[in-house]
Amino acid sequence: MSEYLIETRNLKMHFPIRAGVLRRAVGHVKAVDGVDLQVRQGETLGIVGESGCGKSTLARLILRLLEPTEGEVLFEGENILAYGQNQMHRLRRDMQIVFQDPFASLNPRKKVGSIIAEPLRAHGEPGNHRRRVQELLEIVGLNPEHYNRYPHEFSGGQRQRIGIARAIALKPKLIICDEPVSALDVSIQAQIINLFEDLQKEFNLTYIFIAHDLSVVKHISDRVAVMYLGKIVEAAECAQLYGEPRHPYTNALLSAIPLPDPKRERERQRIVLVGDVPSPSDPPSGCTFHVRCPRADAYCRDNTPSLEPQRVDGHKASCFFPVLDSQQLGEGRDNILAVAEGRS
Ligand SMILES: Nc1ncnc2c1ncn2[C@@H]1O[C@H](COP(=O)(O)OP(=O)(O)OP(=O)(O)O)[C@@H](O)[C@H]1O
Repeated sequence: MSEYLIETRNLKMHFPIRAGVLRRAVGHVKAVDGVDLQVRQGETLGIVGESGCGKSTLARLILRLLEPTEGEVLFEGENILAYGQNQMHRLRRDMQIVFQDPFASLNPRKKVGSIIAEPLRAHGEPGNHRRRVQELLEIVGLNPEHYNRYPHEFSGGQRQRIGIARAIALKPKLIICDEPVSALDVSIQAQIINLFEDLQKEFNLTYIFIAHDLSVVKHISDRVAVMYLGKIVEAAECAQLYGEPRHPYTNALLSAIPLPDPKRERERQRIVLVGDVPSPSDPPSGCTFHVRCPRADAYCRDNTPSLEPQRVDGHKASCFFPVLDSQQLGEGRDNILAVAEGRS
């Protein structure tokens, strides 16, 4: 038995870009480009990165809703890419997803009872589905009497609770939460995150929790992986990642989180990354972050520096500095970064 519930090895998804009458592949979008991650049973792994960095593609690969270009996905130690249809169908009970947009992910023409019972029907669950659905409504904090209502009769937060009830209906082992609170008001976000935490304790769930903002995953995650242009650039236990971030991109994402104390917020140094994320169809050489990195130098154009403090032949081989100070920010790079002191 593997110590991990989920593991990916060198996972890649390169979507072909087709052109011309013959629709020949003229290039590839490297949406996921060599991802290795491990998630233990009962753990929450947060995955964070800007829009387009490959988070949803990675989620779909793990659920095998997409066939990867290369690599492996292991569930309880078994490579699920080798599974046939029947094995995959059985495995689907154990792997569920909660989507970002609770407005788009629920069929507006179906009653809530029918939506939540969908997975029970699809997997031929015996017993009284109505009673089970009412129990699920109660578990997620909704009124079981609302079984016959339509999705439009619920608020955004309530609809997300319906999506969660559907996801836990088959008592899965893993739930991938793909930006489940991004579309909700901040006050509602906290309630939904609390619900995820309660359900995890009650049902020993394992989560992969995707967000574009490090503040959202901080409280729910045991570990966090930061993604940039299809790769995981840094992954660490929460305390280490938030207390001692090593990758300059993690530093930049952390500096974007507003501080509750207005005085500290005014005084702190905010790192504003200039420029857009490069196209995943033509990623930069060396470290793919170097064109936006405050610490980049010639070494980074051809190499991906380690996150451990080290030097090779007297040259920089690490982009980790314990403290990001203004002197380092002024060193050896093109004028690609703006440091806005106290500017939000
Ligand atoms: N089916 C597809 N064909 C071609 N390119 C795709 C396909 N799906 C995604 N991509 C591209 O892959 C890259 C990663 O997309 P993905 O949706 O995984 O990113 P994301 O981090 O989840 O972004 P967001 O937060 O906006 O959802 C993007 O450049 C996207 O345009």
